[in-house]
Amino acid sequence: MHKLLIGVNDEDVRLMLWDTAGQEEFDAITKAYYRGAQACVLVFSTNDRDSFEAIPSWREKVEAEVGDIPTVLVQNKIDLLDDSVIKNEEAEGLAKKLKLRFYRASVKEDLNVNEVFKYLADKYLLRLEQQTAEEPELVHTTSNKIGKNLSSIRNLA
Ligand SMILES: Nc1nc2c(ncn2[C@@H]2O[C@H](COP(=O)(O)OP(=O)(O)OP(=O)(O)O)[C@@H](O)[C@H]2O)c(=O)[nH]1
Repeated sequence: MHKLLIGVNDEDVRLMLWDTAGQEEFDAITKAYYRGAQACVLVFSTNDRDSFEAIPSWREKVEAEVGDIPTVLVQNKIDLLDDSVIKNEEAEGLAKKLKLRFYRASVKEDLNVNEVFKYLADKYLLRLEQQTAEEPELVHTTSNKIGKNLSSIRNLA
């Protein structure tokens, strides 16, 4: 588990990140990891066709387990564009089909990584504000203590 602190407007948001194994054979184990997640990063690699093909099924699995949480699609290893096995239109098409914001990133070159988490934290806080506006009786419950902690972003790659 990794921790990350980012600023959204004038709030500090603490993120806890779980990186799950992508392999289907670990399904039962990874499910336990993303249970309770409040946001999700679906990652595929520029040079790995299988990781791209697996995205829709991951999306379904996460949705079945935790519902509709803030989610993004990320194409990682964009520094390896010369070895790309995924056309730009395909990646953009998938994002459109799944109705997800799409980022191209390189963890190696620290490209767009912060942007991904900032977007998710932003979206999470916005939803939280909407929820508390709609259900003000929840404001003082314990569930809101976690409000400023985006505690379960899990990275599925
Ligand atoms: N070139 C390049 N390599 C990367 C990038 N991000 C991660 N890697 C490399 O990819 C390998 C796997 O990285 P991990 O962090 O283990 O990611 P993972 O999700 O477990 O990925 P896989 O094991 O490949 O499914 C490592 O050798 C990383 O150094 C990137 O943006 N560009």
